Amino acid sequence: MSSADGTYDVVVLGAGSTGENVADTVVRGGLSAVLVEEHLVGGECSYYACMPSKALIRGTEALDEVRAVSGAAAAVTGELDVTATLERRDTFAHHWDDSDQVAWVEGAGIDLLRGTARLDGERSVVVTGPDGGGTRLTARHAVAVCTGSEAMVPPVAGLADVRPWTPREATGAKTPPRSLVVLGGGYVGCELSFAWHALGSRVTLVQRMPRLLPEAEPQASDAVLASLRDRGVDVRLDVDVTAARRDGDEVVLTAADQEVRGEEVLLATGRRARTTGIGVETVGLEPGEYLDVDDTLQVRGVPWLYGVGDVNGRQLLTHMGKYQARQAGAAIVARARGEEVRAGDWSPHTATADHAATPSVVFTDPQVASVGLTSAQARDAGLPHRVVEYPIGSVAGAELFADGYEGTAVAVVDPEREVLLGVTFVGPAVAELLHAATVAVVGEVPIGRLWHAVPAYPTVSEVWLRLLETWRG
Ligand SMILES: Cc1cc2nc3c(=O)[nH]c(=O)nc-3n(C[C@H](O)[C@H](O)[C@H](O)COP(=O)(O)OP(=O)(O)OC[C@H]3O[C@@H](n4cnc5c(N)ncnc54)[C@H](O)[C@@H]3O)c2cc1C
Ligand SMILES: NC(=O)c1ccc[n+]([C@@H]2O[C@H](COP(=O)([O-])OP(=O)(O)OC[C@H]3O[C@@H](n4cnc5c(N)ncnc54)[C@H](O)[C@@H]3O)[C@@H](O)[C@H]2O)c1
Repeated sequence: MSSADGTYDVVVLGAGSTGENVADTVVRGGLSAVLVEEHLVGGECSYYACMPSKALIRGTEALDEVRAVSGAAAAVTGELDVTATLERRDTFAHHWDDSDQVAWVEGAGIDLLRGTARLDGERSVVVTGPDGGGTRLTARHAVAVCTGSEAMVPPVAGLADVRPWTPREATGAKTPPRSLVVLGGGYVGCELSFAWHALGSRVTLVQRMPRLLPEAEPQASDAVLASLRDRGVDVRLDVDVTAARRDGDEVVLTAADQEVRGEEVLLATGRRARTTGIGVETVGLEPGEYLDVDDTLQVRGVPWLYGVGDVNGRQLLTHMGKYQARQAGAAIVARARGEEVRAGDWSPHTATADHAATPSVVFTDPQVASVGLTSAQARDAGLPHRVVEYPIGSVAGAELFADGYEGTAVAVVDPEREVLLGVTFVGPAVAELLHAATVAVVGEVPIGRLWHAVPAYPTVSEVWLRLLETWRG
């Protein structure tokens, strides 16, 4: 559905997983759309984040699973093949070639324009192409900004000058560094410390907070800390790095009472919105800030503008960006047709799950799989809640899965409404337990009805029954 004069129903800035899904949803709704991309179609997740990082981790996970089953463990007679693991990672990153994604975009009836886009006043976008030429695009109905986020460089003296790795370099490295200092103990810090340690690097993880994964249930932080330390990662908590410098072929980080050295240093200290240089000031917004949006992902005060995915800072996760894209796309189509947009919770046009039902998995071993509110979040929100905990390793399915299985399930229950506010599973391979919890939280399934959701024997899911029994007392 090409446009000779650059006018489309919807103009989408950024062809990451979010932008692709906004464009796809509006085209399915009968509108025309153009995607503008300055780098690789598919965005961060495909080439520099989710897929390559999980490919780095998966081999270690698979070996750990076999080594934990007496009898099968005897078949593991070698070590992880680092070269083959890195080659497998390369295939998951499509060798940083986006031709498959481009073919998908074309097949979906979406126009693609290569270049750097910036807003230029109301419903207007200027694109500077690879040859330096400019194209003006005009949107009849909506402009969706889906430009994502980038690694934040913390304000540590000298850090920007030591050529630190961002997650891009850390997921794409061609060989393991001899030693790696990981700054930050959140999702990226924990996963990539786990990955590169297993691939042969000496890893030091420096976390400013007193615990890893500070937003998670404490049981998760404790289990991931214990596992990383048992494996040989040097984890340092509560350390405030004040300066960085290069010393020969090493980077040196300095804190009040210690020094940490490594061949490379990885910044895993969070993200910032990619809203600088994209012309947001031409429509009255502040560059560098996350876009402030309502639940239909419409930018507050600018009704034709949408901010979807990482760029709004609501939930920096691929699946949540794609969910927001579907909801925003539906809202754009409805508004274009003059139909009513329902702004209430759980409507076809709102991203309600962002607030209290977001699922996520930290892919370390143990994995941390959680959805909804943690006990601390329920407390801070002033919600009535009771915490129910059960050791997953006591369930027959878990005993069969791995000898000496260690794990914990934590459920946060609203005792007045008798529904789940949140659930966290910590343990090997718990990621696949998560979706049942997501359905229970989103559906606000009453505890009384959950007793009828009978887990098959002997599966790890029997932990659900044990949680209900513990709740009943
Ligand atoms: C190491 C790492 C691992 C992760 N692992 C997971 C995981 O396992 N699961 C998960 O759910 N999430 C994971 N995430 C988060 C996930 O990568 C992001 O939430 C997701 O990529 C956001 O998608 P997006 O489309 O909003 O932004 P992006 O993927 O960043 O896409 C934005 C696109 O916009 C383009 N762009 C930017 N500015 C312009 C411009 N001016 N003009 C034209 N194009 C522009 C960019 O080139 C890019 O292609 C991980 C993140 C990191 C850093
Ligand atoms: N498996 C997944 O789904 C996955 C994996 C990776 C990233 N992500 C997404 O990407 C986002 C960004 O990940 P992230 O790990 O960069 O951010 P994060 O917010 O998860 O963690 C950053 C950590 O860095 C620490 N920190 C901040 N400044 C520091 C400093 N100066 N020195 C030492 N520590 C410091 C913080 O205490 C925090 O724990 C995540 O919030 C998540 O949404 C998801």
